[in-house]
Amino acid sequence: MQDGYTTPDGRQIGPVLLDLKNITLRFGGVEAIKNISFDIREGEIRAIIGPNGAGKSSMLNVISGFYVPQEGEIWFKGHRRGPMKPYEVARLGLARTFQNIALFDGMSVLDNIMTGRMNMMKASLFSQALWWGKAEREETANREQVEKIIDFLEIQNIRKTPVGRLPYGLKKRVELARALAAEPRILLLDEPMAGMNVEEKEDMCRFILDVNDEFGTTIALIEHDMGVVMDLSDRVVVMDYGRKIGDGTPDEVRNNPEVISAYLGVAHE
Ligand SMILES: Nc1ncnc2c1ncn2[C@@H]1O[C@H](COP(=O)(O)OP(=O)(O)OP(=O)(O)O)[C@@H](O)[C@H]1O
Repeated sequence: MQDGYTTPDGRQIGPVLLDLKNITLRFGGVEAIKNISFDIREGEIRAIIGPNGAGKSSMLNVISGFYVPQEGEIWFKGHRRGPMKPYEVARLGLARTFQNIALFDGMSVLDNIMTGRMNMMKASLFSQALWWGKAEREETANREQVEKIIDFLEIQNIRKTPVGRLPYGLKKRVELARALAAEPRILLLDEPMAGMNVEEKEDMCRFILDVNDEFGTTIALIEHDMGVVMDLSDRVVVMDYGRKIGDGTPDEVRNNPEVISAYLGVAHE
């Protein structure tokens, strides 16, 4: 396990990429996360589950650097991570999607996806303004990467459509495309299937697996649909009232008595 492991379907999981140690996060008197530790390995699909208010979104926000915990340490690739500015988050290779879609409705699919590459642009504003060579080369590389993602997620036919006109499932796919445009090492998905019908969920599942397989992207996701979680994930963290009550493979978690009584048994049997 030290350097990785092989999944039942034969994928090779690598060493620890992100290590969360004894994380505690408070909002005033509310302890949203209580002394939780777990890790995410290179190439893994890692789920965080639990009842409403368990602290899952708070945990995703800690991972993404949006919240800084009062206690605990976060290690990324063996280096301790301090508080980060948004551009540092992107440079570190973290990108996310949101529970409520956060796209620009009036802009086309293509332009929305391009916004995902903004933090990747290195040419200074001055050279961009004058359209010197570096900025031009960057723009071409950005377009190429975005076109690759559009092909990959099978959204060529809607590339010019304003996002506001798309059905829900496709909006979610565009949000995924925008996150991928940043070429993340870790992709954070906050309830990627919420509000989807069965067919849309199947499509999203397939794309998540393909992203992991094709780009080697490590994925951490929050999801309420247990079928999806158990099908997709390599390992699952279970939270309840800010505590970690389970951590393991889908089978281990499914058979954990504390998890059954706090979550699975009540809400999902
Ligand atoms: N910004 C905030 N300010 C104050 N309290 C917060 C804040 N964000 C979360 N909380 C509290 O922290 C606890 C955990 O909330 P969180 O949203 O992380 O849970 P969750 O598991 O993601 O829930 P859900 O499944 O409903 O999205 C809750 O008691 C919530 O009220």
